[in-house]
Amino acid sequence: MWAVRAAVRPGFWLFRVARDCGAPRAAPPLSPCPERALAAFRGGLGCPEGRGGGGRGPGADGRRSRTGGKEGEEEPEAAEEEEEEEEELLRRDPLLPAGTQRVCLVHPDVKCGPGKPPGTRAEWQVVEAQALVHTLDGWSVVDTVVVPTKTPDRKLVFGRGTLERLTEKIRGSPEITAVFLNVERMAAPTKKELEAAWGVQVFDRFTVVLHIFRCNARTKEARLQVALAELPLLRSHLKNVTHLGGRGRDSRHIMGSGESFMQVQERLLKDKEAKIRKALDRLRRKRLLLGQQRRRREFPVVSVVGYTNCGKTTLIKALTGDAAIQPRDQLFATLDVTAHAGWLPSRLTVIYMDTIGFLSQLPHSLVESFSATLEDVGHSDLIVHVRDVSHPETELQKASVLSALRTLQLPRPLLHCMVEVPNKVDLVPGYIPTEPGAVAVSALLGLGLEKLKARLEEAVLRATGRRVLTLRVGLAGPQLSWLHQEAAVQAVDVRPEAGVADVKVIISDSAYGRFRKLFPG
Ligand SMILES: Nc1nc2c(ncn2[C@@H]2O[C@H](COP(=O)(O)OP(=O)(O)OP(=O)(O)O)[C@@H](O)[C@H]2O)c(=O)[nH]1
Ligand SMILES: [Mg+2]
Repeated sequence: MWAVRAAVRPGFWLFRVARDCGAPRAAPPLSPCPERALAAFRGGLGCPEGRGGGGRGPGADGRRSRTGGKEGEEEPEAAEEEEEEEEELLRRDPLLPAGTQRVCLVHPDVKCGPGKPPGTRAEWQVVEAQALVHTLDGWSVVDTVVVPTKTPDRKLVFGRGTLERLTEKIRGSPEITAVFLNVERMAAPTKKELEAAWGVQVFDRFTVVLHIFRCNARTKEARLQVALAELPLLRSHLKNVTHLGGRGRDSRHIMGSGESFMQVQERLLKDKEAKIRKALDRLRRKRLLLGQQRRRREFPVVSVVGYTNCGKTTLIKALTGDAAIQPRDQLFATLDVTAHAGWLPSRLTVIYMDTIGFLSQLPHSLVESFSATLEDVGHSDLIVHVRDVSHPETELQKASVLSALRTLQLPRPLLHCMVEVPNKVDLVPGYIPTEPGAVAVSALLGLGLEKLKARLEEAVLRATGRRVLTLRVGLAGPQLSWLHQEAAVQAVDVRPEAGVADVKVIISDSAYGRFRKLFPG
């Protein structure tokens, strides 16, 4: 377990979004059918592979399209072809060597100038880099070297003298099997020269982060997004290929095509990019359709966002009692959106979306390729911002997340009504939140959860135009069971002598309109 976690640089972020198909947990009495709340996700879009269909087909009540299939559903043959094409796009060479690696972490510490990361300190950047390495199976950091530098982006990153000292150190340490150079991207010639000098493989953040993403992306959409983010890496490798089977990069007439090797490779990459974008677009349309179905069902959706490792998954587990949720002490533990049903104090069912972002020198292409999934956050009714207040750079993390959220152009009320949840207060004795409306919790120990649920209920009711009403219904009629189906029944006060009951419900404006229409008077 890390003593501290990721350092942040404002302006860099990434959200993860995945849909889980897990069954709902035991509901409290009088709960308004949580099965229906999750039905929208089950068998539907973006279910992680192996857990319910890998993203094919709409929700249970999808409308029929003109072709006779359900809305958003393709013909079986076309669907099969698409599936094959998507799998083909996902077939790739490994990014990092398999098996145990003992890594020397080399951190260029930029003291000043444009390359200096704002706000954060070298020690936290090193801690984050170590955390990244430890996230990889079988990898460990055996040595860490912090090297002051002015311009980490020049060809060999370091000055001649520093490079010589590093070479001596790495060459003289046989236990070192790889070097993690903590720069965002390393040009291919730099990698080649450093590897030649040091005699071991050298990796940058982009490659390591991409590898972690590859391992953790479970839905087809997330996997394709990672594949899209990898394209710049493939392009930069391409630029440095000068020979293939003895042909120079500019040799003409490969296979009689009149194209050079470079041109053929570039065309293939372009085709690949177009196919990935098309497949992503297909999946996105399905996801949006599912979102519409979800909204038709009128279960409030609460998006839980925050810096990586702040405890989002742990909090959702605590709020829903979902035993299947497995929080992990890792960066990028989840890259997919998962949906989980929970209940607020009034027994109102809500869907919690485990959707979060990461930051800190993330390559732009990674950020960009994942931004589509953030649409889900924009369609939620409430955003909960979880914070790890035990982290030394918690304020910087908060600023980073807020700045990322602002760039999403979310509806103003959604941003304005965001609920802040300072988490891990068990590690900060005497912590008192400073932000108005914030509710401090320890998701791990279950502290502050009842207060948080009450706060969420109040915010959800306000955000979704629901109200608490007491309605008088006849005991002989269908009103009471209708209310159980369509609203959150809180209390039923039966008056047998009058043959009526006073029913306290939380009901949406539209459901109340339907109730009045169905049962006038
Ligand atoms: N002490 C303490 N640890 C916590 C608390 N909440 C979460 N953790 C720990 O923090 C680590 C990360 O928790 P997660 O819930 O996986 O965090 P996350 O934000 O979902 O992380 P990513 O999905 O990787 O972004 C785990 O080891 C949790 O046990 C808390 O309230 N107190
Ligand atoms: Mg998580």
